[in-house]
Amino acid sequence: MAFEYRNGSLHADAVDLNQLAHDYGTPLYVYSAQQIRANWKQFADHWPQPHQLCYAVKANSNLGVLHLLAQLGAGFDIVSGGELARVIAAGGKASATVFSGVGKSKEEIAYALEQGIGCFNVESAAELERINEIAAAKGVMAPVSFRVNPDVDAQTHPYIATGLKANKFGIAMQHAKTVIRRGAEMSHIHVKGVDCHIGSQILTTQPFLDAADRMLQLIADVRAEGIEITHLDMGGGVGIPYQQEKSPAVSEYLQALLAKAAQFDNLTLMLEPGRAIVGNAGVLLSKVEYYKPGEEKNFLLVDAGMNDLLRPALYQAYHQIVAVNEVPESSPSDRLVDVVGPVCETGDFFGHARHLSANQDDIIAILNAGAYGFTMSSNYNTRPRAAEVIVDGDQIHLVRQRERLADLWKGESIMGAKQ
Ligand SMILES: Cc1ncc(COP(=O)(O)O)c(C=O)c1O
Ligand SMILES: N[C@@H](CCCC[NH3+])C(=O)O
Repeated sequence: MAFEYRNGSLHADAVDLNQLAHDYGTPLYVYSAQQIRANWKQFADHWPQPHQLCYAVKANSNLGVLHLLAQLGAGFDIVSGGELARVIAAGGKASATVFSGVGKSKEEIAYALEQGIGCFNVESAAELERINEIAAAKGVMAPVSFRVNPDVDAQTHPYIATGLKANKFGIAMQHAKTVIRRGAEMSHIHVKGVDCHIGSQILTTQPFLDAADRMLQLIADVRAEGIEITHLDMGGGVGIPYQQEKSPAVSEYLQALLAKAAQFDNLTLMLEPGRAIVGNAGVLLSKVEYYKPGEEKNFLLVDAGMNDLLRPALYQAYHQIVAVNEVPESSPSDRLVDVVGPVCETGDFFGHARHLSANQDDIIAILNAGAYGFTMSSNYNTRPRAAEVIVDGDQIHLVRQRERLADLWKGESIMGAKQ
């Protein structure tokens, strides 16, 4: 494991997290390069072509993380023109990138075509028309996959389920063939594949297999009409244990999906994992500002807030929280605290009723914060966003400087002032 206690304090690889917090300040995101490589290997070991594994950039888009994955041969899954620019800036290839998302703008489509995007994951008939028009104006062919909504219950938090009829994502299964046929007859569309993404933090293999069955049936039907579909992209969604839940063994899930796809000739299986690659590879370090006993509850006020890590506030997500100073097993804390931030919202919490041995100025670590942590952070309450560090063995790389206050109002002006 990348995060372990050694000599009385929590370490990331060989680096003492108390020392990191001291040197770089808090709140601080710390990622372990070794853990990211190990997570990637679990997937890549099963894959003939690593670039067909498209890491979901939204999970953690720091250039340092993207560069590490690009070096490992990863492809990328993006959801905006901005994410494509990040991939390119980090040394990734547009040709090994798939572009998902329900609301691609004209500018984003044009930019992706100019960069030579690997594939658009098209989410509606209207988007297909738009891509064809823009590709025609540029005199190029647009590679396209059709994101279909397979109507499968991923049994995850409703905010992160995406594969049900009621969700905005993908083309409804009942319309899929019509839209694919339309794509096949368009002058500037190159039909390549079909894809789906049924949700995130999924803890059993079955919903993926059910979705794969529906997608394979669709491929069989469409191929019978003479439309060549050469890839099936099953999206991301593999969950990780946040609270000692049992998560699917990655190899079991991969082998089951590969076996299904292997029933078809000339069909490449692609995936878009995000959380499973970076989730357990990151922690958020925060300093205790105050201990505040209350009538009903005791509070540990820390210097990170919901603007730094939104998941608990948004999804009531559970993150394990530990003191960086090791607590001897013989003297566990009997102090029960709510761990909360300084933001002016009751929803600004990281954990309720936790046993935590930490006092003023001590450093705590919020675990499993590598995915959808920094990428969902904001400047709410005019709080500069955290710094980010990648640790690799005993090497420390500051991969994002802490924001300065002046960065926060850059580009703003006072009404009437000369521009
Ligand atoms: C289209 C798409 N692909 C991949 C992912 C990555 O999902 P996860 O981080 O659960 O693997 C997401 C996010 O849920 C997504 O929307
Ligand atoms: N942001 C979510 C995952 C959803 C990703 C978007 N498709 C989370 O933190 O769990």
